[in-house]
Amino acid sequence: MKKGVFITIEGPEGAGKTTIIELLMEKLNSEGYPAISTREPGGIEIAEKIRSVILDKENKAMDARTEALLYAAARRQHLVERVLPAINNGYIVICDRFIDSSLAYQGYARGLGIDEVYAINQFAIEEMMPDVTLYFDIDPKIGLERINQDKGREINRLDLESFEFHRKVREGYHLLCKRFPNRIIEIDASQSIEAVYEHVANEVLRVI
Ligand SMILES: Nc1ncnc2c1ncn2[C@@H]1O[C@H](COP(=O)(O)OP(=O)(O)OP(=O)(O)O)[C@@H](O)[C@H]1O
Ligand SMILES: Cc1cn([C@H]2C[C@H](O)[C@@H](COP(=O)(O)O)O2)c(=O)[nH]c1=O
Repeated sequence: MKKGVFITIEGPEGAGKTTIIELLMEKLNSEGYPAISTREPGGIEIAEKIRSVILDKENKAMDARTEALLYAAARRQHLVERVLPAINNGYIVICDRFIDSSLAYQGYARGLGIDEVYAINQFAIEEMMPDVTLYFDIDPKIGLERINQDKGREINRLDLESFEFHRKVREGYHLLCKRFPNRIIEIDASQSIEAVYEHVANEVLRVI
């Protein structure tokens, strides 16, 4: 039986997810909440290996369905190895990306179909959907500019997709917000770090 809380953070490139998760973890830890943060694809050894295959700039020939299946495989392993044990021990789990990334990127932007990608992910996650998802909304022009200016960040295969692809990712997320209004909360990620953090912290404190 589920005891903890599963919160996912979603959004396009450069929306500020990593920055805000770090601030949020400082707050949760300092206030004594049992909480961990993790990311997808990755978070554990096997999934990090899958991540490096998916995001390798040299893998230009990767087929869209192969990509979707690799994300789902990394998700499954990360869920059983990292997320579920923490949730079952009463932890708050903050996860940078989850199923909605696959729905927006592979389902909508790649054109595989949101329902089709949902179906393969259902096999991977069974019934384990997030309790709440915070979607960081940002114009891809601003998001891509931010990551290009971030000299510490390595540019990966997905970052190099066309501007049209990144525009469709955002459109895909907007469709998901309409489809799952009870689960997904939209955050205006174009605001200052302080303003985004305040909105996010309020929503998280409300849920936990
Ligand atoms: N609200 C903000 N205003 C201006 N710059 C920001 C804001 N939030 C984050 N940044 C900066 O934008 C860059 C990308 O931020 P961050 O890595 O947190 O985004 P991300 O959503 O995790 O990106 P990705 O998913 O592409 O890895 C960093 O240089 C960060 O300092
Ligand atoms: C989980 C997931 C991720 N993606 C994409 C989104 C990003 O372009 C990269 C991950 O890089 P980040 O710096 O960690 O954000 O992968 C995807 O297309 N589908 C997914 O399911």
